Amino acid sequence: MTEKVAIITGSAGGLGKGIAERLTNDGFDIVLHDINQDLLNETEAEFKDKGFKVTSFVGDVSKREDQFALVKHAVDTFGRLDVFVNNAGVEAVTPLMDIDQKELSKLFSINAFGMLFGTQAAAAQFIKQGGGGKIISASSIAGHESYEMLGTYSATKHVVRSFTQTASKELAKYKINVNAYAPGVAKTKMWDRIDAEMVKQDPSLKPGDAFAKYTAEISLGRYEVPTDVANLVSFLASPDSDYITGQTILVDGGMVYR
Ligand SMILES: NC(=O)c1ccc[n+]([C@@H]2O[C@H](COP(=O)([O-])OP(=O)(O)OC[C@H]3O[C@@H](n4cnc5c(N)ncnc54)[C@H](O)[C@@H]3O)[C@@H](O)[C@H]2O)c1
Repeated sequence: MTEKVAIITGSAGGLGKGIAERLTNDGFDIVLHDINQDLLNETEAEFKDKGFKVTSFVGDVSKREDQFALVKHAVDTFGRLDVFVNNAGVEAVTPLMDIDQKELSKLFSINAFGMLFGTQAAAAQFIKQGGGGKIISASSIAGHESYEMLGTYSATKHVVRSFTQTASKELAKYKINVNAYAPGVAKTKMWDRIDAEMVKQDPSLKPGDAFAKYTAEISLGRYEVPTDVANLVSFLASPDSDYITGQTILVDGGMVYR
């Protein structure tokens, strides 16, 4: 059987690293990718020590040419592409009245335009190969429901859900499945930063309080870990999800009900 190949953007750390680790265990050859070269090198070395078949590529998802170069690197290295995970994303914590052009440009460029460019680059390769493929993107609970202080972030994660629907409809004829995962509150560097910013904005909060407030609402009684997200992405990357497309699936321990 031909080995399958997966790209995960923003996989030097956080949820992306957890997804990459799971997909290697599922038998994929992996392309790690990040804008943070040092962390990417560390993660690649760690994966190689574990015997994983892995390569890495430094790029910025907000640059369309970088996304196409990333896919080219995967094909040059492993000969094909089967799964593209649009995982990279950034946050901002700002009261609505203070949101400015700079924040909007940054978050939309990375979270929304980046997801679209990744989808285009992956789909172009899948169409060329002719055998279909899977595109899986990071939305969020904030892609289903918008939160205070997270206005720009929430808007970009709604865009991910929107492009997922459009792409699934346009690309279905090529047997390309397009879905998204919508995590809740996972303890990664992203939430460390969100908590620190929320504390800065509200003097009644101490470090850890914002994270505690959000996680207290989770029905299953604990915060999310990368494996929780990776389990869903593994399913969406597998033939078991062949009849699912255009969906943004919540994986949040019970926070947002749709
Ligand atoms: N942590 C959560 O609770 C949570 C919840 C819902 C959704 N998400 C989404 O899941 C994804 C991963 O989140 P995380 O918590 O692991 O974040 P993280 O900040 O811990 O990791 C994100 C990674 O993406 C990389 N990155 C940032 N900008 C990039 C760019 N322009 N190009 C390439 N790489 C870039 C970073 O260097 C980092 O390694 C994001 O899209 C995020 O919005 C996270």
